[in-house]
Amino acid sequence: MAARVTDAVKVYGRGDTTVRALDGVSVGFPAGRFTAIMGPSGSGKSTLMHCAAGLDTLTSGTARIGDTDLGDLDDRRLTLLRRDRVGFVFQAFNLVPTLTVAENITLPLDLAGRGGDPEWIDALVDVVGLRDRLRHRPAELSGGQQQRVAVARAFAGRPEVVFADEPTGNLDSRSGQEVLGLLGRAVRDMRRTVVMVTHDPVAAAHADEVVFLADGRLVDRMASPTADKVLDRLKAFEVRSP
Ligand SMILES: Nc1ncnc2c1ncn2[C@@H]1O[C@H](COP(=O)(O)OP(=O)(O)OP(=O)(O)O)[C@@H](O)[C@H]1O
Repeated sequence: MAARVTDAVKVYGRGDTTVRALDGVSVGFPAGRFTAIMGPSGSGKSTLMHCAAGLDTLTSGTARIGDTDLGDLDDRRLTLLRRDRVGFVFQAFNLVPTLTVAENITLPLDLAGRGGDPEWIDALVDVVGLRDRLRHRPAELSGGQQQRVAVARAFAGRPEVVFADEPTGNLDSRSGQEVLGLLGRAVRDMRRTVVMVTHDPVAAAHADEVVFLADGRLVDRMASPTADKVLDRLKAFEVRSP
């Protein structure tokens, strides 16, 4: 497993205002696979991703990246783990406006003082189709192009797993499809691992497997998803919830 959580519980707040965002979730994200996390609003998707990725800590239970138990790490080691072993793509592209596309892609490696593998980065630039944009600044690119830069940046250091939180949330459907296609190709052609939170059944259909959350619990998994099958599964939640 590239990442996994076991008996994960996350409670926010205290006293009368506590929210049990994760209520005993155990799930693994296999290496070399594209997994989507779905579920109704407030079901705990982002919380699960953040805790699995070391962006937030569990109240109880364990979160692992590879064999490393994140609960054993102090803040400094957790920061290093996020920098060196994990990649992120967010809904807001989070590019540095003053840097060029090329500089944005290698930024995590530069911050880590690692040169990275020039051949790998070169191949990535072609995969994301930004060869003729490398000297441009983010403001000179479309939203879809900016997210493709963010995807290249996430994979630049060959992390063990890339976590994507609603990566197509700010994109029109064509740009969104392009970004999803890239994530899928990174997994299938470049043997990467992706875990993606999404609301969108069409986006989830790009994954190898979908895991469904409801009320902070894992309630179902679906291999070889299609948009229709995912939509039907989500409708079943709506019928049951009050
Ligand atoms: N920092 C926080 N403080 C208090 N409650 C929080 C916090 N973050 C999330 N929650 C609560 O935890 C629950 C799960 O939130 P989470 O964002 O993980 O759900 P989600 O499935 O990603 O939702 P959405 O699809 O709407 O983004 C929600 O009830 C939310 O209000």
